[in-house]
Amino acid sequence: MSQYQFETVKVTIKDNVAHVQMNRPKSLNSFNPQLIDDVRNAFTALGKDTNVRAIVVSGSGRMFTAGLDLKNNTISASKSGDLARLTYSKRAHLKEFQDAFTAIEGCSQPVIAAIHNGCFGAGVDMVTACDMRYCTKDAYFCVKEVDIGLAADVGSLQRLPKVLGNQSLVRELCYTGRNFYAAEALQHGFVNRVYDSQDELIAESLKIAATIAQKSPVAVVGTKHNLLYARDHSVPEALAYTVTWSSAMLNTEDIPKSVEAFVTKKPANYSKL
Ligand SMILES: CC/C=C\C=C\CC(=O)SCCNC(=O)CCNC(=O)[C@H](O)C(C)(C)COP(=O)(O)OP(=O)(O)OC[C@H]1O[C@@H](n2cnc3c(N)ncnc32)[C@H](O)[C@@H]1OP(=O)(O)O
Repeated sequence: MSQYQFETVKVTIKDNVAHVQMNRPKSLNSFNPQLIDDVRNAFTALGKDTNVRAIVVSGSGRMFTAGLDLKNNTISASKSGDLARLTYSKRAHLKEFQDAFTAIEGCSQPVIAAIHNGCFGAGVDMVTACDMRYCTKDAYFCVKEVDIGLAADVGSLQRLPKVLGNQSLVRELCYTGRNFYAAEALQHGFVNRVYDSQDELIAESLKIAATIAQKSPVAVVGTKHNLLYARDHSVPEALAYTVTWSSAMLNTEDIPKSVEAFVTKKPANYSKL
């Protein structure tokens, strides 16, 4: 039995690649508290699993996700207590939601989002925390929060501008809540590629993950870590950080192994981190 057992998330691992499937198809994988907890716990655990070298996340059923579970909305649910206590408990709840997606961004291995059909609200928060995005031709994205009376607060407003690099487009999407379809997402670099069907999307995403899983884990983990650092720091700061990181990681056996693989024309077999 897999060590990864969750109520609303299915995790399968094959050849060092983990596939995380959100599994609430009847409510279109909308985020209820259980799904939020399961996503956070799954990615926190997978991030520490040195047998896993790349991760694909997808949604089961007919849509990637319909966003926040509007029928089980615990964020605006009233509780008893004074204003400070109410506010404090809301803050803690919201932070747990944020942490679920930050666990994706922060997990050591690259995470690929494989999106089919709708990706609403919290789904955009989720996929902007992933390293790469691929989708089907029927996919569409919607920063829907404006339509339910809130400013997106679990990552889209912070990460979407970094992913798209186009403030004007980001603001249009966030202020209007309009659908952003696959072709436009491809044109603006929000997704890397568009596939005809969900089967093809999953197969190709797993293939990309398998390619990453065959590389040196020291190199891949270091690349993710340093790219993330560079995104949030100046070039001189990030260079200074990388020089320290690499001074340690250059001691890896993976470099001579890679050179040997090149010379002998045989694939390198890297050990786990
Ligand atoms: C608060 C801080 C943290 C995070 C905040 C995040 C904010 C957001 O995520 S905003 C986005 C919220 N989501 C939405 O506004 C989408 C609402 N859903 C729809 O508009 C439509 O359902 C649809 C996604 C466009 C799909 O439409 P359709 O194909 O016609 O299917 P339906 O019959 O409407 O839905 C099937 C089934 O799923 C249930 N469902 C759909 N969306 C949600 C949802 N977000 N939460 C809970 N349940 C949902 C829908 O009620 C149907 O259930 P039945 O039992 O069959 O009626």
